[in-house]
Amino acid sequence: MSERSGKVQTVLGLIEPDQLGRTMTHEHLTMTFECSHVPPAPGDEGLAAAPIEMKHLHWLQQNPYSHQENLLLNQEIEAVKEELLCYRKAGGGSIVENTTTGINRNLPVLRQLAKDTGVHVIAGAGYYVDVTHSDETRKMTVEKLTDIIVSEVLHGADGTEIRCGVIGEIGTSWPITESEKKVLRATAHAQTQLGCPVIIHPGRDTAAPGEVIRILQEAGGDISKTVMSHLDRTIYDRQELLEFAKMGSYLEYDLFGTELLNYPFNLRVDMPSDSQRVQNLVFLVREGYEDRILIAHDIHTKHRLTKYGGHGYSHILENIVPKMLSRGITQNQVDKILIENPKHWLTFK
Ligand SMILES: CC(=O)NCCS(=O)(=O)O
Repeated sequence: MSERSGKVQTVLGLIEPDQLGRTMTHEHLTMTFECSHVPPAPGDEGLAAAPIEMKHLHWLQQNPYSHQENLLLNQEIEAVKEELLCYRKAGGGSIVENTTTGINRNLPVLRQLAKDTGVHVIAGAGYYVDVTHSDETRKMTVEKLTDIIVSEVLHGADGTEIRCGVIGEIGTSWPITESEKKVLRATAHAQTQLGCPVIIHPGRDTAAPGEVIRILQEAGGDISKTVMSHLDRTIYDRQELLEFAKMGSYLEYDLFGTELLNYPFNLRVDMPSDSQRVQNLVFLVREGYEDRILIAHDIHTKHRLTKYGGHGYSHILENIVPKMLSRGITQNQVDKILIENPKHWLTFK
């Protein structure tokens, strides 16, 4: 038994699981996303370089990754602080901040935001997708990667004493690269040592989530304490979703608020609307998975902040919960999805 057993580890220290309250299990408060820049379509170069303005908002919402400045969420700390205060007023208690090495994790900023707003913030250990791995990371053995991840949880990360409370989001591409496979094995080994929660960013292919789970399983990972993120844009066929659900991970719909006609990272994907996301939740609840569902917005660009006309961190609490209730999900089931499931996932064994 470690001092973490039965507790949740936030950037301000250990707390009792019951202190979490309503929890968004996949958000970013400060990060950069330049690794995913998409060149603008011919003729759109001017829009892509223009300052963010009301008259360009629709273009920005449809082309969020083609506007360099939009990818710099780390420039919006004051706006994020205001949003977190609104999140608390709307009934929010906690946020899992999944920024890992490669997309500019900033633990001192997370700690300050937690202090200034009273929102519990749980930070992420480990590495984002292969394109962000440094040469040094690529050369590391699984043992070395395991030691680093364990240390980020036990002692603190990025030269600070601020400790991470989850491993992830661990980034994977499709196909999964050799460097990413090493990080996945290290994640499973670190989870075995720590009894901690894990969260995965799968590659953009229907087969990706299952393949990640198999790699984690083979390395001894605890799948019942692992979240598969971004199912919105990854598994759309209901039968395939049920097949994946049987593998036993948490099932996360975390792109609430994103309504995008052409998903530039995989043009075969029809990004669901929020109404369709709720339909998927209803389906999973009816199939008996209410104990495995988690939801969030995964805010990772400026345009999704209310400052820029976006939906902000309170969208689920203010707009999606009433929609869930109107579609037959009970209040008890909503509370499971927003309070009980995050609590069980985030509590160290
Ligand atoms: C920060 C992050 O990885 N967000 C996911 C974006 S994606 O389009 O769903 O891959």
